[in-house]
Order: sequence, then C-alpha cells, then structure tokens
Amino acid sequence: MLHTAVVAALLSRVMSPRRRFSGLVIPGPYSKVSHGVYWSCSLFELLLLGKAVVVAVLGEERLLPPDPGDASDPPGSVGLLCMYASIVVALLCSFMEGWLGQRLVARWRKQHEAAEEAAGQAGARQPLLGKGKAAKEADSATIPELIKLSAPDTHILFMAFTAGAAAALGQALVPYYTGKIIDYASIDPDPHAFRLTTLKMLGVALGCAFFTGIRGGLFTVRAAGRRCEPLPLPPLSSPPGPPPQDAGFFDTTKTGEVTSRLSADTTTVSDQICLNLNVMLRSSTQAAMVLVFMFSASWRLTVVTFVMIPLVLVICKLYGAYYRRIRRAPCLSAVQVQTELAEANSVAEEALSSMTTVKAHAAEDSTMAAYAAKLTRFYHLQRREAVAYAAYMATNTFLAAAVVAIVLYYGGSLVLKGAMSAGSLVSFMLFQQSLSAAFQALGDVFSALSAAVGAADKVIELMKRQPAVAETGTLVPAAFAGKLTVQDVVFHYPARPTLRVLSGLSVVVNPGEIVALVGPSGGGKSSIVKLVERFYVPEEGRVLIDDRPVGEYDRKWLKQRVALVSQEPVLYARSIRRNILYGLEEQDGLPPEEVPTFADVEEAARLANAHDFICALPDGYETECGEKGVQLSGGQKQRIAIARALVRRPAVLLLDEATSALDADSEAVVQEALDRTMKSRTVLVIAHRLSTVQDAHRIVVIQHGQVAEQGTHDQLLEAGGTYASLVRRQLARAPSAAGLLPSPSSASLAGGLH
Ligand SMILES: Nc1ncnc2c1ncn2[C@@H]1O[C@H](COP(=O)(O)OP(=O)(O)OP(=O)(O)O)[C@@H](O)[C@H]1O
Repeated sequence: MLHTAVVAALLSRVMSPRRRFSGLVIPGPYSKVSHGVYWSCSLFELLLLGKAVVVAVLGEERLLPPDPGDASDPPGSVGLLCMYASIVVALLCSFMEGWLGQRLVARWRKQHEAAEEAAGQAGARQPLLGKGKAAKEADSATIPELIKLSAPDTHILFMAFTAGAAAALGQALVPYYTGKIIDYASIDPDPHAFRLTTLKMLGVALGCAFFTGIRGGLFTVRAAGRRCEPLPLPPLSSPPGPPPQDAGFFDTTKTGEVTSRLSADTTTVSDQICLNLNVMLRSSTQAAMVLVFMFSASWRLTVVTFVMIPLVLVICKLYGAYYRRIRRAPCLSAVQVQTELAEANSVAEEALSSMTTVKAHAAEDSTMAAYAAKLTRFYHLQRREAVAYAAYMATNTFLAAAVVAIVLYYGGSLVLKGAMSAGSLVSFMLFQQSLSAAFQALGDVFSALSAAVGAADKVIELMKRQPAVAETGTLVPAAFAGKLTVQDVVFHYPARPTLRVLSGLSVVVNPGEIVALVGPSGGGKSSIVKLVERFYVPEEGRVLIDDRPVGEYDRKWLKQRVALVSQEPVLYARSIRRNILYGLEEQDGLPPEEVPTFADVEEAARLANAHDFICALPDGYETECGEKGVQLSGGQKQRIAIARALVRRPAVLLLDEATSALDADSEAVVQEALDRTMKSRTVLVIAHRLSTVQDAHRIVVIQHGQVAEQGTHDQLLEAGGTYASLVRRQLARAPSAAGLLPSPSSASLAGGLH
C-alpha cells in the first residue's frame, strides 16, 4: 500500500497538466480549465502523499472508518476527513479566484466600452507605433523594465501583495494544522484539542480563500485593464505619452508590423507582466512562510531537503544552460518567433487592405501561398521551441519528484525511530510540496518573462523612439498673413539617404499669391509641399511661414491655417460630417466654441461642390463613408477632402495634384470647386491641368530638385524653355486644345504638364 501510494503520488506529479501545458499559450477558458485541473491534481497528489505517510506510520487500519460501537477507537480516519475538507476549501479558493476575477473584468470592460462609446472615438485612443532604427541597441527590453511598466499600478499591486501575504500565511498554516490534527487524532489522542484544531483549520482555510480571491481578482482586473488600455506606445496624442512619430518613420514601417505590435505584442506583454507579477509575489511570500514552518516542523528534514536542493539546482542549471543554448539559436529566439508572426500579419494586412487589386489580378493563390509560408515558418519555430521546453520541464519535474521521494524515505525512517511524529511528517511533506510549487512557479515566472522580453523588445523600442521631427513649437501669432518661403533647401528622404531630392531649392509664395509648381515627374514638387507641411525636415536651408521657421509654430494651430488637399483623398469609416470635421472635433483638444458648427460644415461642402451630392444621399451628412471611403466615388471623396480643408478657413492652401486621379467629368466639378476656393488665399498648387497653371500668378518649373525657371505663363512661353516644351508636348497630345490655352478641354489636357 505504501509503495503504491508513493508511486501514485509521484506519477500524479509527473502527469500534472499544468506541467504539460506550461510554456504553451492557452486561450482564456482553456487556461482556466487547465488551472482547475492543475489544482485538483496537486491536491490529489497531496492526498496520496498524506495517505502514504499515514499508512507508513499508523498502519492501514487507521484509514478505516471508526467503529461507532467502540468509544475508545481513536478517530484516525477523521484526520483524513479533515484533509478532504481542506481540499474542498482549497478548490473553493481556486474557484473564487477565477469567479471574482472574471466578474470584475466583465464589469470593468462594460464600463470601459460605455465610456469609449460616449466619447465616440473608439479608435482614437489607440496609440500608433512602429519601428525605430537609431535607438535599437539601447532599447532592448529587460525583465526589470517589463516590471517597471506596472509602476502606475503600484497601489493595486500593494493591496494585492498584502492580500497575497495573508493568503500565503493561511496556506502555510493548513499543512501545519493537518499534521496537528493527525497527532491529536492518533498518536496522542486529545478529542478536545482535535476538534479545536479542526475548527481553527477551517477558519484559516476560509480566510485563505477570501484573501486568495481578493489577490487574484485584483491582478486579473489589472491585467484586463492593461489589455484594454494598451501600453503607452508612440501615439498620435500629446504628452505625457511618447511623442508622435514623424512621416519618415511610417515610410519605413509596414502597416502589418505596426498592427501586430499594437494587438499581439502589447497584449502578450501586458498579460505576462500582470500574470507573472501576481505569481511572483504569491510564490515568494509563500516560500518565505513555508520555510519558517518547515524548520519548526523538523529541522533535520529541512536540512536534508536543503542538502538535496543544491544538488538538484546544479543539475537543473547544467540542463538549463543547455536548453538556453538551443533556444538562443537564431532560428528559435523569441524575437525571431515574434518577427515571423508580424511578417505573416503584414502579408495578410497588405492583401486585405487592397482586396480589389488582388481580385483584379487573380492573385488570391499567390497571396494565400505567401501567407501560408509565413505561418508555416512561425509554426515550425513554435514546435521546435515546444519540444525543447518539454525536455527541460521533464528534467525539472523528475528532479523535484526525486527530492520528494528521498525526503519521504528519510522522514519515514525518523518516524519509525520515534524521532518525529507522523503528523509532523505529513505537515513537513505538505510544506515541502508548497515550497517546491513556489520555487517551480518562480522558475516559470522567469521563463515566461523571458518570453515576454521577446515581444517587449520591439514594443519598448517603439516606446522609447524619439521622432526625427520634434513637434515642440509653441508660436501662436496674433496675425497670420500666409507667406511661404522655401530657402536654399537641400533634402533627401530618410528612407533613401543616397537620393538627393531637392538641391538648394528656393521658392517664395507671397500672401494672396497663387503659385503653380510644374515640371517632370520625380522632379521634387510634392516634396516641397511635404516640407511645408513639416512631414520632414530639410538637411540644409529653411522653410519659413511668415518669415518664421515652420517648426516654431504650434502644430495644431498651424494645421488650421495651412490646409492640404492631396492627390489621393483619405476618408475614414465614419459619417461625411465627421470626415469633414476630421481633426477639429472636441476630442482633438479644441475648445467647444472653436469646433466648427454644422452650418460651417455645410458652407465648406457648398464651396467644395459637395453639398448637392451629399444631400442626395439617404442619410445626408450622416451617411457613412465606409472603410477608406469605399462607399463614395473618387470625385465625391476628393470634394469631401476639399471641404475638409475649407472648413478650417485656411489662409494657405496646398493642393497636390488634387484632380489628377479623377475622370474628366469629376475633374471638371472638382476643379470648379478649387478655382472658387483659391481666390483670396495663398495657394501653392501642383497641377497638371493647363488652365489651373496658366491662371496662376506665377509658375515655377521644378526639375532635378531645383527651380529651372519661373514667371507667368506668357513669360515662360516666350522664354521657350522647359515650360514651353512641356506645353508644346501636351498640346501635341491634345490637338483640340491647340490655340486655346486660356480654356483647354480638361479631358484632353489631363495628365499633361509633367
Ligand atoms: N517617401 C519617400 N521615400 C523615399 N523617396 C521618395 C518618397 N517620396 C518620393 N520619393 C522620391 O523623391 C523624388 C521626388 O518625388 P516627388 O514626389 O517630390 O516628385 P514629383 O515632382 O512630385 O513627382 P510627380 O509629379 O510624379 O508626383 C522621386 O525620385 C521619388 O521617388
């Protein structure tokens, strides 16, 4: 019987599902199930060990129910009943931990969603992040850095820690009372002390359940909070978060990678931090308490246990070093695994966001194949890691079980010699179980945190990334004329440092002047607009607005006075009204009195030739535009984009080929809107349409990043330079417009002047 019980206990330890599952990512409900099964197995195991000790010391008859007719029969089985009772209480603890946590999480989520809905900006709080190269080496994550991320939760962590310490004390007392009960019930029968101790034990178990629930609930609710309110990654927002990133950063960062960091990595990091911090605090308090009790139960056995531990540690360390060496292989590193997943996401994201292009080219199969290939690589990496982890865990588990067997053997002989009581041995074994569980959990914490480091590496790198273009300007002048000056500018894009796009270029646009930029494709026209918008900063030279460097102005203030309409209008999945108001709502930090009214929106839409078509839609201004504005035509989107610029009543209008993507009819409508809006404003327009260009006060021809020539239409034609040959070429392509330069057909001239 003794041997069977010991073997069964050891087997149950080896087969414990927690051990088989640990290291793998188990989805929410399954992890709860595995947690429950783990506890049941552990308790079953304790029961078997306790039973083994009782059998060894007292003989099998003590496991039989007491004879009701024999008053002198010491209630040996009652001790075991108490053990069963403590198991039931422990199961209740476990259940309460999960139940309380889930209830709190559900409530918290509900409140959070309601608040977001009220604010009407579900996506707006989502921070935006990406990858920075410069700070890479300095930014790799460490475990203390991960733990530091929990700093804002110190008060919750403190409460959880206090509850955890109380629960740990309770957990340590349960084995102590178990041993006492066995002693009072069998070795040194004392019915009164026996009953009192049983009651004490139940009280302790209840207290332990209460504090365990509180601790688990606090940690779970914090973990969920962190999940719904992601780490402070480089957002679009203002302080105290990290600064918004510059346009160059987005040139080199794939959308899929950014979204992967936003969803998968931040969730992994926040989950791991909260979960593991919980386990770390719980296990270290538990280990400290249990050690005290172990010494008081039997110093001899404690010494034996601690002679064994260094031995086991040496073996574990040797194997651990071997395991880490395997894991550090480039193909298995956590960073590599995360990168593979991010790349798979990137492929899917790219295909999904351009589904019509995929379909138009019947490229579904190759897209699927690319996605499957990335996923397969990810799966293989995960599988190899799981095999290495399984071997590591098996070794650890066997060694822990071996220590139990040796201590049990030595303890049993002490009892046989009368050097310690059977109850103390039971207590000791339970303490030892608790201690090894605590150490095991601490070991798991460190390996889980190491896994989180892989995900956190990128996340922390992004959090620390300083943008190349700092948005620190505060200038808000009382008067704003709108003079633009680009002075001796030398510029290359960060993504392509070897290609000089602008070489010592200078252009001035005086207040109220309309200046058209024309020239061959790739000459650098759009780059000038991007510098005025301060998406990038020039390598040399200056960009001034009203003779002050553009970076000195308060960014938000300036964006209301300098409006851009670009070639491809970008609308968002919200109503037309909110698309026109984009960036000017209360959530954007504007005081309510500065938020444009509905009448302002209507006026801007009228100016942009958009009012009539908007009113013809079933929901008018509340019509949803769909993702990226797919529910509207190109011309409609462009007119909404123009209304978006006009609602700001800008002093400066930047038009970057605003009609080039449109068909002839749409172009005519949009152009009419533009012609109307250009009056009485400073306008820098990149245009291909001859009528727009020739109506400009001045035409600047940009070629190879420099000003090739400038003047009025007539002056430039007369000069017979680049502009004249561009016009000639265009007219040759559109003979109907020959001789009609003042009013050319938009269809025939579309796409011409570059
Ligand atoms: N984000 C970017 N990263 C790297 N290089 C870029 C980027 N944008 C443009 N370029 C390069 O800069 C050069 C100038 O581009 P730009 O868009 O300013 O020309 P453009 O005169 O406006 O041309 P087009 O009339 O065809 O629009 C081109 O060689 C282009 O390839």
